[in-house]
Amino acid sequence: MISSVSSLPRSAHRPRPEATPYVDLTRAEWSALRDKTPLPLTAEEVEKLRGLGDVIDLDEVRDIYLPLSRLLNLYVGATNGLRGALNTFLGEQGSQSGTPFVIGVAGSVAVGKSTVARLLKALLARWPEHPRVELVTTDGFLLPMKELQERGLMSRKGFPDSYDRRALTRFVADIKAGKDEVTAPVYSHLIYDIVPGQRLTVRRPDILIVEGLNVLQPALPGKDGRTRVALADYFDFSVYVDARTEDIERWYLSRFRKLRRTAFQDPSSYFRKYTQVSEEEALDYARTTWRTINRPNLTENVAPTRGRATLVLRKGPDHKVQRLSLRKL
Ligand SMILES: Nc1ncnc2c1ncn2[C@@H]1O[C@H](COP(=O)(O)OP(=O)(O)O)[C@@H](O)[C@H]1O
Ligand SMILES: CC(C)(COP(=O)(O)O)[C@@H](O)C(=O)NCCC(=O)O
Repeated sequence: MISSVSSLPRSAHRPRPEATPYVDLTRAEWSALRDKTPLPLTAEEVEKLRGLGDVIDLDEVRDIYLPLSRLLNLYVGATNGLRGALNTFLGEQGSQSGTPFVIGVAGSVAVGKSTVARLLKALLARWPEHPRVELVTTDGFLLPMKELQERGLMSRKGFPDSYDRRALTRFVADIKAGKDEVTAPVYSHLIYDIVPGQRLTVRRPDILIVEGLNVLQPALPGKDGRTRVALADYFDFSVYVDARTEDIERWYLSRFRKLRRTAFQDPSSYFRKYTQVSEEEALDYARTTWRTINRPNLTENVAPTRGRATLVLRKGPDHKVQRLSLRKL
């Protein structure tokens, strides 16, 4: 006898897949897209990338970041097309040309955001359609140390409230609005503070990359129920760099060990004191910083923004990207 269940169409038996706005790709599936990527790296460019000083493996560049630069190149073209449509619609009333394409790069302290951002800058600048690529890190918008101390925020450095978020959003809004010159304060890891009197200037780039812990945070609540604009509202594309927390801690400690042998040796380094105690004592400090500042910030503030990214890069213990989730809806 044929049961009523088995007489249902085949699709009715299948469990409904969980609704997700992402398409998930393995490393192999993503890297296969490399073959469709024009502009393979030349030997000279490989050398140039080495000159960035990053330890990144060149197979990783070819398999992961080269296809990503192609995807972004397609997005830039499509976004310009949309802008053209808007300009046709608006006519004289507010149409704009030369609007930069803005990319956000988010993730924990030490997950490798700066490395990914520097690499993307170099790879994107190779495309004749968008040679002028600027990279800005959000640390320039941290409150100066004196202010952090006065507000009791020294042990919350990197948390959303340790930044001048309004100034950061205004900075990106001004660049996007096509202002000729926009400036930002500069942060120094050496002095662990904003550098007095120093500014960074951005002049009408084709692409702006904004890298930082909190770039995907939602907008602050506005006064009187008014909606505020979030930094991410200005992004045309965003990347969240993801990894297991235990791996990120290991990378944080290993970077600290390396800095102790190099940058911390500088007499003006805020961290010079850690070159004058044993490695174990110095690492105790780094472990405490991780446990009390960077890990809670990751859990409470950074990781919850992952679902807002256009692309999530999931790294394995060796920094190699293992899985990618690309927003399709
Ligand atoms: N792809 C990679 N391969 C190997 N090491 C890497 C890679 N990306 C980052 N690292 C290392 O991991 C540490 C953290 O990277 P970094 O880009 O400084 O992180 P973040 O900007 O997120 O704080 C650094 O020591 C860096 O050299
Ligand atoms: C400067 C940072 C807050 C990162 O800032 P970002 O560029 O992501 O805005 C971070 O690297 C940092 O120094 N955190 C403080 C705790 C620590 O010393 O690790």
